[in-house]
Amino acid sequence: MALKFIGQALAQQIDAELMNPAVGGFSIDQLMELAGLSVAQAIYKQYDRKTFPRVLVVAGPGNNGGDGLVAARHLVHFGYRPTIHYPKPTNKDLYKNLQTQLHNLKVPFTDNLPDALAKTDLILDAIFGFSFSGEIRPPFDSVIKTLKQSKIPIASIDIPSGWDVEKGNASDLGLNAETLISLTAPKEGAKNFKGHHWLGGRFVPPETAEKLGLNLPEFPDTDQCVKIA
Ligand SMILES: NC(=O)C1=CN([C@@H]2O[C@H](COP(=O)(O)OP(=O)(O)OC[C@H]3O[C@@H](n4cnc5c(N)ncnc54)[C@H](O)[C@@H]3O)[C@@H](O)[C@H]2O)[C@H](O)CC1
Ligand SMILES: [K+]
Repeated sequence: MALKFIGQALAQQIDAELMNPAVGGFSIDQLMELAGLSVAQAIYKQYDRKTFPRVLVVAGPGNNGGDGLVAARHLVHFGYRPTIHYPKPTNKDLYKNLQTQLHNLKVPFTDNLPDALAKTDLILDAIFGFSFSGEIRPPFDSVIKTLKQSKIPIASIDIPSGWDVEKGNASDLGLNAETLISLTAPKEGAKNFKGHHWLGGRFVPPETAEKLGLNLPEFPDTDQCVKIA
């Protein structure tokens, strides 16, 4: 049975149900930690840390950005040297704590995107996830334009930023990601994604996956991610 590609509303519904105390019982911190860990593992498997030691994590204002901050922390422990570009930091404890954890690991934060790109082997795109909609608003319009002009490989979390979650990159305004790490289940917009495609977010109870007909692949051993294309 083929893996199911899910729409925006279903992605948001699964997320809400997982975090509903009467249903899934997870906290956002738990899910984000597992999501970010799965992203870091997929990066480790796809991009050799000797060839791609310097990872620029570009984080957006929502939970996709939070996944990027968590992934950056794990990447440090896996032997990479991440730098963070976080132009619109979110003023909530969860995000402030994630930043503190990175400061304690001496991970640099930079506002100078062109300068950071000149010293980067890989971009981790954590700008927008499944809640993206409409035209790309500032400051991320120019961030995405700058990233599109660079030749550095891009790995995207959940959906390449700028892609419509359901229609994909028909407008060609989104990032040309080389790798995509979908979380929970791939999104409809990624149906025509041509690069390395991983699935992370190994936290969906089998009963939930079955009820929704997700047809999730088996994750090998203790891996938090699995290559799906
Ligand atoms: N169950 C899971 O799979 C989990 C996934 N996680 C990650 O969470 C994101 C979705 O997070 P959410 O906070 O709902 O939204 P986004 O990060 O996609 O972005 C919201 C953020 O972006 C702004 N925004 C939306 N559209 C635009 C636009 N056109 N221009 C500018 N800004 C825009 C909006 O205002 C918000 O501020 C999912 O993809 C996963 O990566 C969880 O971490 C764990 C559970
Ligand atoms: K993204």
